[in-house]
Amino acid sequence: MLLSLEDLTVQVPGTARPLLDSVTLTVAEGEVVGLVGESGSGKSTTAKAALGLLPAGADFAGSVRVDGTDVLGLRGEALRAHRADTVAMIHQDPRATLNPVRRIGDFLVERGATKERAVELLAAVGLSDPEQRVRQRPHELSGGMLQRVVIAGALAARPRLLLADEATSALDVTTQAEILAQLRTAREEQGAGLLFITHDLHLAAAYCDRVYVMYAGRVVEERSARALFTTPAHPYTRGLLTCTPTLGDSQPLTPIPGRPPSLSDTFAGCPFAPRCGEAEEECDTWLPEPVFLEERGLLEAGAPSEGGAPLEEGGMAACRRVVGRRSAGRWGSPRSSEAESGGGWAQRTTAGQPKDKVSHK
Ligand SMILES: Nc1ncnc2c1ncn2[C@@H]1O[C@H](COP(=O)(O)OP(=O)(O)OP(=O)(O)O)[C@@H](O)[C@H]1O
Repeated sequence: MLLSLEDLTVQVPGTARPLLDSVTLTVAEGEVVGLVGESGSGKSTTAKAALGLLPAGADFAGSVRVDGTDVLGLRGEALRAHRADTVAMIHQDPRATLNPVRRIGDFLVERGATKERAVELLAAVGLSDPEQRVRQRPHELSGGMLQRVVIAGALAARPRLLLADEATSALDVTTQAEILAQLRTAREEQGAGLLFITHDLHLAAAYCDRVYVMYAGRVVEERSARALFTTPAHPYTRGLLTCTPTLGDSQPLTPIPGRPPSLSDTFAGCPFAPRCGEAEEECDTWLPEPVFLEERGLLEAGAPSEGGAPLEEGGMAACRRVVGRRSAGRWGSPRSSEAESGGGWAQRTTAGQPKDKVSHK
């Protein structure tokens, strides 16, 4: 597996709950994986972990592996090489990546391209007059052109893993479509994996192979993109779909009530329960496991089939089916120790096992 986060929990001092809580996520070679959720759900923190980058002073438990290497254990030259050669991150604002006084060509050469390849890369990401562009400085190019330059820079070292953090969110739809197509081409030509972070669930469903939905630092659902769109299982996923506009859809938008929790909020049960129209009494005290429908065999156990009837028609969200199974001890975990102790992370356990906490300096 190219990228593998296993049960990653990250907490910084002074917050009541972790930034990331038991996040498990994978990206295979050549795969485009979406990561969606509202602001503050932990998407960027998840992506930065793949760079071996956690907030200063953070404690963490779990692991992050890229191509089998434990990246949170890397230091010094090995960490620098990992960030330069193996993984590349593309941010929303290209001006934050580009040095305003350096020429575009220098930016690409610094990232490992020869002068000839710098020109080729700019042509490959759809920039006209690439021979002239390499001599220009960032203020001479538009935002869309600069984002193409940043993508060319990300591809310069032929990274195995691309992390795109809202990389197209600030662009007009035409430029967005072209850049997405170029990222896909890069993935195909270089066999790279792509973690694609976006607020836009419709975009993720259209563009990605697989999608993870995050809420309050946790993964709540992971599905193939098609299944997520046709049979969204978690009430939060369905809420995201009904509050995002789509072209040609005249359905009224229904916002999810309330706001996402802050890091000072703690929960005795499901973090989404206060905003969930389907919450039951036990949701206040039980934390559902993420909905991994395909992997966990719930389809065989009676959930709607891929491409089948939407779950609303089935009358029950998958997390509630899971609720029904908890009594058999197979799903979910009681949060009593955390609730009673006021949410202290140190007391948290996963499947009854104490977490090994490591400080990241
Ligand atoms: N270094 C840090 N110290 C303290 N809190 C942090 C730090 N970095 C991130 N956070 C907090 O962690 C939470 C998750 O942040 P993150 O940036 O990962 O969310 P996100 O889903 O990417 O949000 P957005 O879509 O707005 O970028 C937020 O509440 C954020 O304020």
